Amino acid sequence: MVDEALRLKGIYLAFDNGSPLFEDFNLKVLKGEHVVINGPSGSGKTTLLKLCLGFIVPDEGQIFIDGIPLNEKTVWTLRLKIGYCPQEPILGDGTVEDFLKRPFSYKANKKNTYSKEEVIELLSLLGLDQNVLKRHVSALSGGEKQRICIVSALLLRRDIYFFDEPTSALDLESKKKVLKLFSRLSEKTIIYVSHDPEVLDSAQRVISLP
Ligand SMILES: Nc1ncnc2c1ncn2[C@@H]1O[C@H](COP(=O)(O)OP(=O)(O)OP(=O)(O)O)[C@@H](O)[C@H]1O
Repeated sequence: MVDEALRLKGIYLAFDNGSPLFEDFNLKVLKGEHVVINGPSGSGKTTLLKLCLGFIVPDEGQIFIDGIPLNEKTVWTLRLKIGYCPQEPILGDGTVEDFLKRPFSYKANKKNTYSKEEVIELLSLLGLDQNVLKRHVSALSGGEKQRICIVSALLLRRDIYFFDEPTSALDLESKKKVLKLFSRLSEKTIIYVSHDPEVLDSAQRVISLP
């Protein structure tokens, strides 16, 4: 069994308009590790997550998820191991419950079952009342959207989670709730971007991009 959830090996990436963002970049994350990616604005934190998701292909180097090389043949299967919340989640149309149920209608998720009890428990752990389920997604605040996106990702029971600034729109109390929930997910590998000193303080490991 591979104990590595993620490995980036000799990554080189330069966008057309600039100097290389990554040059011989290497990273290994073990299964069950919770890692925070930190670094100045423009240092490539979001790009790093997008590389790991296969949204951006490096110019050189290889990425392994669960020991399997990420490439055009494996990307769809590997994405089923991954949950992702972007910095500003787009929740589509309809109510929050429509949004949370939607992935369960996809063939790729046919092994998963929507559980309202689990939804209510997760909402409560993140400080959201279950009445939020009836609200239209367009009426949610940025911080509510972030937490709903986290609930949606966790419902799909993936092995590896990438969260891009999951607490950036949250007040202190909600932020603490998110961090407490992450700390309970000790079997999951969690990689998240944050600038927040409090998040960095509570991190198991911080990767700082220059
Ligand atoms: N698709 C792209 N094409 C060209 N340049 C890009 C692309 N995506 C990102 N960049 C550039 O790469 C650099 C890193 O962007 P990225 O969003 O990864 O930074 P970041 O560290 O997440 O920043 P922030 O903290 O401000 O969110 C930036 O200069 C950005 O303009």
